[in-house]
Amino acid sequence: MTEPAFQDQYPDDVSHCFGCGRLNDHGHQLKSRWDGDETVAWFRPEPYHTATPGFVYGGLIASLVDCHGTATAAAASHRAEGRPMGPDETLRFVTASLHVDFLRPTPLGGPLQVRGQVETLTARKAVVAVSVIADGTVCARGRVVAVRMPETMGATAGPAARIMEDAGS
Ligand SMILES: CCCCCCCCCCCCCCCC(=O)SCCNC(=O)CCNC(=O)[C@H](O)C(C)(C)COP(=O)(O)OP(=O)(O)OC[C@H]1O[C@@H](n2cnc3c(N)ncnc32)[C@H](O)[C@@H]1OP(=O)(O)O
Repeated sequence: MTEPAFQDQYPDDVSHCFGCGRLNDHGHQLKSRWDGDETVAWFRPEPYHTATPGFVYGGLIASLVDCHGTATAAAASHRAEGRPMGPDETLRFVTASLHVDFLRPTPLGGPLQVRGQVETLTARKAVVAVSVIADGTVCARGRVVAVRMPETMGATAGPAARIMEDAGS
C-alpha cells in the first residue's frame, strides 16, 4: 500500500497552503513521500500553467520547489527525531528562503518529478535541494531554507483563517 503523503498528515490548521494544502480546493495539492533517503512528488501541469506555448510557467515550478522543500524539511525532522508524522505530532516548517535556477525550458504535457534531498538539518532549520525533472531531464534546481514555523503563522493567528473560513474551506 502507498504511504500517505506528508501533506496528508498535516493537521487541519496548516492544510490551507496554495501549493500543498489538502483543504485548498483551488491549490496544487502537491503530495510528497519518501523514496529512500530522498523525497519525491509528481505533478502534472495543466495548459493554464503555460509560460510560453508548450512550456511551464516558472512561478508554478517555484511553488513546487517551495512546497516539496518545506514538506521534506518536516518529514526529515520527524524521521531524525524518531517521531511518526501525524496530526497530533507536528514539526512545522515554513520557507525562509527560496532559490530556483531555471536550467532549461520545462515542457508542458507530461508529469514533472520533484525530488528533494536534505543538505543540512538542525532542530530549527533545514536546507533542502530540490530538482524538477521532465521526462528524465533536470529542468530546474532549487534550494529551500525552511525554518520552524513561528506561532504567529498558525491558522488561528492571522486574517487568512477568516478568509479561508469565509471561502468555506
Ligand atoms: C504531521 C506533520 C506536521 C508537518 C506540518 C508541517 C506544516 C507546514 C506548514 C505548511 C505550510 C506550507 C508552507 C509552504 C511554504 C510557504 O510558502 S511558507 C510562506 C512563506 N514564508 C513565510 O511567510 C515566512 C516568513 N518569515 C518568518 O516568519 C521568519 O523570517 C522565519 C522564516 C520563521 C525565520 O525567523 P527568524 O526569527 O528570522 O529565524 P532565526 O532564528 O533568525 O533564524 C533561524 C535560522 O534560519 C536562518 N534564516 C532565517 N532567514 C533566512 C533567510 N531568509 N535565508 C537564509 N537563512 C535564513 C538563520 O540564519 C538561522 O540559521 P541558523 O543560525 O540556525 O543556522
